[in-house]
Formats: sequence, structure tokens, C-alpha cells
Amino acid sequence: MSAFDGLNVSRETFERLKIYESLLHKWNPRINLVARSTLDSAWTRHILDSAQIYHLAPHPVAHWADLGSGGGFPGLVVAIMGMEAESPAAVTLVESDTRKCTFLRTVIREIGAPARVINDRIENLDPLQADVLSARALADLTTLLGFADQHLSKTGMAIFPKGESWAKELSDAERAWSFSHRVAKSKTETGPVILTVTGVARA
Ligand SMILES: C[S@@+](CC[C@H](N)C(=O)[O-])C[C@H]1O[C@@H](n2cnc3c(N)ncnc32)[C@H](O)[C@@H]1O
Repeated sequence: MSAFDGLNVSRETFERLKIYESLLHKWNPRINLVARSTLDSAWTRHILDSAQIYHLAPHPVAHWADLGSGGGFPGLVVAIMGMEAESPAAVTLVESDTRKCTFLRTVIREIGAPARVINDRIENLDPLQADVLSARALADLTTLLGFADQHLSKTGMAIFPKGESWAKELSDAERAWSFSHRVAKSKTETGPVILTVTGVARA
């Protein structure tokens, strides 16, 4: 499979993602944006893995917020993929690490992506009122649902990729939160899933 297959995007979007990938390779030795062991397979492990999250959202989306973005996964991939259809129209990336924020702003500027970066802790922010909220490798589901309660609009959808312990996280979270969910299998790995969650409220 070539890098272009598996994505189902235009040549222009593909070229933008390739610029992002090359900046990731350039910056990663100085700032640990992704684990060094995953850099050689960054296209699959990070870019394709994030691209599948884009397709799970109910487009068109006005405001997408990505929490704990790190090197931009999935939020910056989502912002780049959405440029042609203008969905999402705006992306907010929240990241507490200042050096990672500098990287994110550099990629955004180079590509002209419709994203802004908030360099702060999630807990400090006023409600973002996002239509879609994503977070990859940030926290357990119970904690993530607390963030969704704070930052997702009432009719919004949260999208959380989860590892093999997802079923246990789900039953733990159901003790503290009431919500509806769907489970989609990851297309890039066997075992992990992507949870889409709506209607989050305290149980
Ligand atoms: C394990 S990394 C995952 C990064 C990215 N989402 C990914 O999947 O590659 C978690 C990121 O969340 C950031 N982070 C952790 N807690 C945070 C908080 N409370 N507010 C904002 N950022 C946070 C960390 O600085 C780190 O960059």
C-alpha cells in the first residue's frame, strides 16, 4: 500500500500531510513529539491513525477541539484534512507543553491550517463549547468524560481512541457518568478501538 492509499484524500491534502510529516521528522530529535521508536512508522502510527478519527465525526463540523495534542495527533491532522471541505471550520489544539506548542504553531503557519493553539492546562480553560472533542493518549475514559462535560457543547460528540483496556475503562466510567457510546475498530492496529460518545452527564 502506498502512502497515498488508505487515506482517501486529494493530492493537495496529501502534500500538506507530507509537509507535516517532514516537520515532525525534523523537530522530533529536539522535542519528543512522538516516541522515537514510532518515528519511522509515523505515517501509519500517527497520521493514518488520526485520519480515521476525522471520518468518524458528523461533518460539517464548526468547532473541533483536541485536548493534549502533543505533536498534533489527532487535532492537527484533522485540521489539515478539513481544509478543502472547510469542516471543521476551526480547530483548537490544547497543549500544556510550551515547546510542543511552538512546533504546532510552526506547522499551522507553514500549511495555513485553520487551527489555533492554547498553551495551557485543560483544567484552566473556560468552556470551549466544541462540537467535536478528541483526545488521544491523554487520560482514562472517566477523566476524559469530565473534560467532555466541561468543554463539549450539549449536542456535541467526543471521539476517544482507546487501547486494549477499553472495555474496563468503559465499565469504570459508567459508574461516574451517563452517556451513549459506539465502538469502532481501529483500522491501523488490532486491539485498540475508537469510542464515539454523546450525551455526557453526571450519573
Ligand atoms: C501522551 S501525550 C499524547 C499526545 C498526542 N495526543 C498523541 O496522541 O500523540 C499527552 C500530551 O498531553 C499533554 N497534557 C497532559 N496533561 C495535560 C493537561 N492537563 N492540559 C493540557 N495538556 C496536557 C502533554 O503535555 C502531552 O503532550
